[in-house]
Amino acid sequence: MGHLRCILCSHCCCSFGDFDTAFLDSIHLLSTECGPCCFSPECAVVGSVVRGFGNMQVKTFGIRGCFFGIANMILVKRMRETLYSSLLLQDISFFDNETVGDLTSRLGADCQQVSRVIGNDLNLIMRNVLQGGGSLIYLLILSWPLGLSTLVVCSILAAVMLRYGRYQKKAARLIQEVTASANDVAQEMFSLIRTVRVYGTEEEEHGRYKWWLEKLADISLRQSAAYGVWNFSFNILYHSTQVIAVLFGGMSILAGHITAEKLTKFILYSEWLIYSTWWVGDNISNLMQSVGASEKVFHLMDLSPSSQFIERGVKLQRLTGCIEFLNVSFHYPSRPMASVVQHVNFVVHPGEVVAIVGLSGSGKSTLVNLLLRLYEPTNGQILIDDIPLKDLDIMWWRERIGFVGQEPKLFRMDISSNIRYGCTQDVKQKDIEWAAKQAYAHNFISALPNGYETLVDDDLLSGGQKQRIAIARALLRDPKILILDEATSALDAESEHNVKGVLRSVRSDSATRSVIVIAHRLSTIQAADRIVVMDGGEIVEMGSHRELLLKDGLYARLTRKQADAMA
Ligand SMILES: Nc1ncnc2c1ncn2[C@@H]1O[C@H](COP(=O)(O)OP(=O)(O)OP(=O)(O)O)[C@@H](O)[C@H]1O
Repeated sequence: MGHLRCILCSHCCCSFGDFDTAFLDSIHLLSTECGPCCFSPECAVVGSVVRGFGNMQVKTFGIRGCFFGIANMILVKRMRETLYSSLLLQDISFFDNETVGDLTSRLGADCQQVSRVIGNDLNLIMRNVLQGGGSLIYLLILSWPLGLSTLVVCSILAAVMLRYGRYQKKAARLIQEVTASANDVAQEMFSLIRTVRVYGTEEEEHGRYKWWLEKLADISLRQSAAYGVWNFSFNILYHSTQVIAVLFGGMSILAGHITAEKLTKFILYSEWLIYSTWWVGDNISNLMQSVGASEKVFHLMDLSPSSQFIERGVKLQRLTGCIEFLNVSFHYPSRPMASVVQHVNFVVHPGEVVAIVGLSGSGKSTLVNLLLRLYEPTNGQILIDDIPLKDLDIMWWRERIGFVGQEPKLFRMDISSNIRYGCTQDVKQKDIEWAAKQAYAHNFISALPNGYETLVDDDLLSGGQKQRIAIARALLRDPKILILDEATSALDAESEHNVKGVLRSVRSDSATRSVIVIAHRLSTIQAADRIVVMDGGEIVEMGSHRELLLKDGLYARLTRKQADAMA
């Protein structure tokens, strides 16, 4: 049987005994020639330093894999958590400029991508830098002119690689953006599938999604072409180095400057160096892709929370519920040129019911948004019991408000949890049922197979039923201020009449509740203490139903038109 013999240093490797050939191969270039059994310290030491690190990676693969797996898991979890809480605490205006698809891709794929950088690319870069560095030192020891010429080749390779890496970073960012846009289209289509089906726009929707996919394919195609150029440059450089090395090395052997053994070693180590440079380049380009994709993630994670959550405001000992809009003007941050509310002045006295009416887009909901401090007025201020709203503790203030919005969207939780949502008091099931009864929701909830335990999903409940649950949620808090923005629009006339009766009442007899109602159905607000009529962001009329009819202005006109429409 032949002995394993290193063709580099001519030493026999039988003395390694049971060592596996992968390890031997890492140190010696093997042939199966017979010869004396001895150990070459030079090959062993240099080979171990240069290649041993790579093989050590193989040897420790299980542990390393496990370690990086755990590190990845912790990192992804931590990143998602940080990003989620950072997003959760942003101003509402932030969400006006972002799309749901974009934010969900940041939380999903992008966080995963960032962890890949730490878990994989950095590890490989470190390994190849060590391997390449070892090779370079040995090459310079062998022959510094040959070592330096290999270094020149590697520098050219590094320059190409840097340019390629930068391109990859840009491409990755573009891919993330286009993918997020494609996700947005898909998300929109799924949520509006009924509209798509009814209007028969399946083909258009398909086209819309395909357009983004084609854009994505175009970027990926260019990315692949860039990869081809990068690979081609590497191969050209690598092979020409070998040819030049053999050419000049051969001439040097003939001239007696170096030995054949030295040249063989040189070719072998320069191959390692170039390959290490290539691997570093390849990993850096992956790293750049990840960096490109993760830039926005880090940017979002770095955003400071809304100042509302940082500044500690005043908590009033007693809240009477007096609200005063003082010369309030406002434009949305996303549309600074379009003034939505202008010089609004009105007071809601404690216990008063004030209705806000007006044409669509006249700024009614915007006034409510300002009162909820979802946005800050651009001019003027809102006073609560004579204290500027912006000076109040935001959590304290919101705890005292019951709000039912235009879209009765519920959370994917059971009905009890939906009613209890956001209630800081200690509530029992009987309190939840009390609130549901007040909102005329108890009967339909009890008729469901799982009653209050029924999981809410979008198709399960009608618009009116969802609205009643939202009203029950607002009532359970027993709020000092109740804001109803088209809150009963989906209810039938009888339910609306019944619900309206309970909205004004409070559980403790001594207390009063201020109510702000926005409604298009003017018949529902006739009993309000005061009606504020808005047009183009301004208050044009104010008074009771009777006073406004006598004035014969916009309100009287709207009332007549609605009565005509009913007739
Ligand atoms: N988040 C937003 N960003 C930019 N503009 C907005 C935003 N929300 C509303 N607007 C604009 O502000 C104006 C007033 O809107 P608002 O919702 O206050 O009207 P509204 O009187 O409540 O209408 P509706 O009766 O139809 O609910 C509209 O022109 C609308 O386009």
